[in-house]
Amino acid sequence: MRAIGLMSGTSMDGIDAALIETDGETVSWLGSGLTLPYDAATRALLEGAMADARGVNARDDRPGRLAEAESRITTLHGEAVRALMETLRLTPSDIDVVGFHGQTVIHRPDARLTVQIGLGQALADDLSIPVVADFRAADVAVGGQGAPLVPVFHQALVRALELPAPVAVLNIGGVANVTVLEKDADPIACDTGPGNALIDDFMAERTGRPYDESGRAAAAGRVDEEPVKAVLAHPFFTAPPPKSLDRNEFKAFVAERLNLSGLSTEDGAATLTAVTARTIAALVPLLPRAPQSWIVAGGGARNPTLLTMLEAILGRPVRPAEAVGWSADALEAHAFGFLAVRSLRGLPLTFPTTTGIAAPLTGGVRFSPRLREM
Ligand SMILES: Nc1ncnc2c1ncn2[C@@H]1O[C@H](COP(=O)(O)OP(=O)(O)OP(=O)(O)O)[C@@H](O)[C@H]1O
Ligand SMILES: CC(=O)N[C@H]1[C@@H]2OC[C@@H](O2)[C@@H](O)[C@@H]1O[C@H](C)C(=O)O
Repeated sequence: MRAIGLMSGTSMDGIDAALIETDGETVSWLGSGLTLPYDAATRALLEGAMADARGVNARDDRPGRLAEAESRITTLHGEAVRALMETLRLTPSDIDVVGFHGQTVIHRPDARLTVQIGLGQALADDLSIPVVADFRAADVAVGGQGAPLVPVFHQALVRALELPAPVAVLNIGGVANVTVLEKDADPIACDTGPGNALIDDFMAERTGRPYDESGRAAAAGRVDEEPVKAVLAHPFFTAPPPKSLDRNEFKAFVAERLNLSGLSTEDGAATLTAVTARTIAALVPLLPRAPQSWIVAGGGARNPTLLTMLEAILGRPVRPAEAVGWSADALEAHAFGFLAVRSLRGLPLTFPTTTGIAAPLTGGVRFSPRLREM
């Protein structure tokens, strides 16, 4: 099938869209992708919606700015798909399915609650293409973590590579997550801790720019090791996988331990970057075997300071996704195209080793386009 995957991640920087050809088990082609950045007003609306989501108790609640944000991002996802189809000279009849992740506004699997806003039916009608959405709901409903979902996709891609096992695929988005693969065993996976979210929030506050471009501020700063150790003392980092996180889970805890207000912009960026690197590495002792190969994707792959710290702690080279023929920017979008096809075929998306459920489980909700009245 030919699918377009859509991801609007926890960094809230924009929508990634990418084309993929797959049967949901193997990947025959990773096609082009694009990013439709959110403008400042949409970002502000999403930040407001996330704040209002703290009051959500049921999946369908849309208090405050959530309803407006949901409608806005649905329209923008339609624009992203159209832009990608235009670039590739494709029409809706060339696409079998769109995988629509939506925007996570709250993730509390302990309370069996995870909400990705996005109107699947409206997007299917808008594009005249079937849409699969709500990928996390089924897993969380039976007590799973609901995240990460990409491991089964990483597994399909890594099968085609010849790298020393175990192979770890690391995604550094707002939150960081890792998939560890060895032979045909189910992938071991979890969120490891903050990815770029804390660095982004700190940089935005200090400089007005949303991230530490190429890790330059961190490269000029000094890491304060003691408070980093205090952050690592949080029980999340010694809990075995599977485990998942809400974007803002560690914001208050880390701010308290690091006393950021007393640090220069450079030292603060360096220390937060070390928190990301060390919390990723903290997974290794919790695994059956240390990964021999590391592949990194997500926006954090564009931060050389973070990658250098990671290589130093892991003692292994960390390859960017591009080095194995994938795209660091489009990988999650490709994943949701792949997962949409798996969902249509009723194949499992999550496993006991990825989200903690009792048995492999499919997921996603299908929306067929309704015929427009003439
Ligand atoms: N050139 C760069 N230099 C430094 N950091 C960068 C650069 N480009 C992107 N990033 C970081 O990557 C982030 C975006 O990453 P990405 O798009 O993978 O996240 P996401 O998909 O929104 O998050 P998640 O995977 O948690 O859902 C930015 O917010 C920024 O922190
Ligand atoms: C609840 C939620 O949206 N989680 C995201 C987030 O961003 C990264 C990490 O935390 C991961 O667990 C997940 O996204 C990826 C795409 C996943 O589910 O695999």
